[in-house]
Amino acid sequence: MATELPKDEGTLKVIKATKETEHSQIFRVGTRRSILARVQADEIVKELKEQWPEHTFEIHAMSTTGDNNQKTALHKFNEKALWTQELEVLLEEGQLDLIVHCLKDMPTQLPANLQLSCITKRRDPRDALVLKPTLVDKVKSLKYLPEGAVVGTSSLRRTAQLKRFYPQLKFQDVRGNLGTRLGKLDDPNSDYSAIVIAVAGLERLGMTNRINSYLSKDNGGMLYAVGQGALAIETRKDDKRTTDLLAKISCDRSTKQGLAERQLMRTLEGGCSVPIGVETEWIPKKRFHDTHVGIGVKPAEDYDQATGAAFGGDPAGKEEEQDLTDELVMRAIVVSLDGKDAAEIETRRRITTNEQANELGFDAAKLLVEKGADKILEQVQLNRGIIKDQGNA
Ligand SMILES: NCc1[nH]cc(CCC(=O)O)c1CC(=O)O
Repeated sequence: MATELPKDEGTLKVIKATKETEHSQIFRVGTRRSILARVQADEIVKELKEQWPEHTFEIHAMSTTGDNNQKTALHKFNEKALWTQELEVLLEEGQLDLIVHCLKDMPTQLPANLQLSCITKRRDPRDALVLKPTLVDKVKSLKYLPEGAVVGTSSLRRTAQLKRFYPQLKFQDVRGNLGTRLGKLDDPNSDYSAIVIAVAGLERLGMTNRINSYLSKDNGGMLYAVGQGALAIETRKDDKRTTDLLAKISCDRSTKQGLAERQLMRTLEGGCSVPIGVETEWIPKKRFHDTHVGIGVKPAEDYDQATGAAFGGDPAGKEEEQDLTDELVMRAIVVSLDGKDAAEIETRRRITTNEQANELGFDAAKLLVEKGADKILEQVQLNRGIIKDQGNA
């Protein structure tokens, strides 16, 4: 029997076509029920609507196993599928035409008849340090936090990387949606001095004023999660009607970065619950000599990963005119859970096709393994059943 779409009126948002024509079609967009998921779906529908004003896009928001199990440590579910499975069933059945995901939360292996059809222009992929309001005036960044201060994170990746450089800090799980996490931080009675969360989520919810520091390899030694900051759209493989539609909102550069990062993860058989960090960055070759700046030192306003605009003030929206001499740089790290061992690499090359992007990710994984990443990951797998906190992201 076909799964019912949620009937709750509050979850159904219909954006009507401005003018109905005989070519006007309806597309059903699936998303999760969290505020962030809804904002993301709105963002995609807005982009689609700009390109296809004649069509109608209905947003169907539903809760998933992941949303309903905030208390259970996420790494205990072996796959990311807990965020996506229910929606995928509806997509397979044809009750939805597309699902909007955070690329970061999308499994690297998808059901056989579904595909990742589109990655839109990525936002700032970095993690942010957010301090307890009472500490903002006293503490500038992680290194000024006192011995034993508690930092809330929701992922092994974040904890492991931070332990490496800040062994004096304590790390505690902090779960729930962004609002919940911030609430726990702000609670004067909570132990948290700071939390680390994704810049992109804060941006989408209009809360960048809470960011005290942008973390990166050069600031805090923190590489981000595969796919972080990008939205991805999943469709049925055989649904040309929808994939044709999505081609117009896809970002070529973000797609290549996303594919390269996912190939890295897939090759390392990482899944979501292992400490793999990554940074990818387009380096415009011509301007390389005078504008090669680490992304960690760029203020967020100037940051434009997709177009490379951070490197020379290129106006945004020029991604179609990709300079064929541009290189894609990938930095990646695998860290042991205690932060004591790490395998790190950096590799770069000219990329013009998606296949080459995949190859870059694959080769980066091989380089990491040569540096001992496989042994670190093996140890992480062994520890999986023992540790009792932290998973996703
Ligand atoms: N795993 C949770 C999650 N999934 C996506 C985002 C927002 C950032 C993004 O879109 O990549 C977050 C919050 C966080 O990591 O702090």
